[in-house]
Amino acid sequence: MAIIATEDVNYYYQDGDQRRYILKDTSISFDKGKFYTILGQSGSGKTTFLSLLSALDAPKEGKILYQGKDIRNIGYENFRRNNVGIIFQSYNLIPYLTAVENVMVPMAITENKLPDNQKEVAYNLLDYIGIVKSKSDRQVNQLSGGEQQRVAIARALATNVDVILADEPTGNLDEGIEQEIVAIFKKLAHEHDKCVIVVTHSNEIAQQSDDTYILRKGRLARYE
Ligand SMILES: Nc1ncnc2c1ncn2[C@@H]1O[C@H](COP(=O)(O)OP(=O)(O)OP(=O)(O)O)[C@@H](O)[C@H]1O
Repeated sequence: MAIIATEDVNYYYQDGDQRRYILKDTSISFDKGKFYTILGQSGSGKTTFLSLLSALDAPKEGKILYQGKDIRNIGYENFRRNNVGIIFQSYNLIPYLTAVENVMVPMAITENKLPDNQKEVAYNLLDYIGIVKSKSDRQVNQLSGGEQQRVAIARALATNVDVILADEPTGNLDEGIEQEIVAIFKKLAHEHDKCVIVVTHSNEIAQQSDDTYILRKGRLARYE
């Protein structure tokens, strides 16, 4: 069974007395162990789509299913706390906390069963993502953009979720760093069985994913 799926999802913004459709009758399934990309021109609705998958917003019609259950019934807040990790283009870290403290924030909020040694787990996650201990103890506003994005990825993994969603995660980074971040996403999908869904402008990133969808005029279609 798909880990996360949309079922007959419609979404629109009201523009005066007109409806501007962003998604029409969208039914798509996403599996664990795969790295997906969503392409689409600026304004096509990629961020909106991700906000539905991450329960930051609700479809006008249709359902988002997690392990076959409507996330409305799971509860949007519960779902966000326990089932998805989100990575934003602008990192959205807490600037006056250290890297390791940022990674520990969702651990304090989730209801998922986590090991007792949370700080050690957070250091290990950061180390795995390429942040050494001396940098993990630094306030995040003293880290480079690429390092901050790694911290944001470690934070998304901190609650041991199956689904990782990322919105233009390399948009602010130069090409070399972009490649390193993409390599992390591949590894999370292929070696750690995560479902990774990345919204991007970049055809180069899309080419490296297992499946690509493109959003055009409210239709989300497979891109070959
Ligand atoms: N709250 C809102 N009310 C009305 N229209 C909105 C609202 N939020 C977004 N839109 C519009 O919906 C469309 C889709 O926006 P969205 O941010 O999802 O696109 P996107 O594909 O992520 O764009 P980009 O690549 O530029 O980030 C845009 O035309 C945007 O202006």
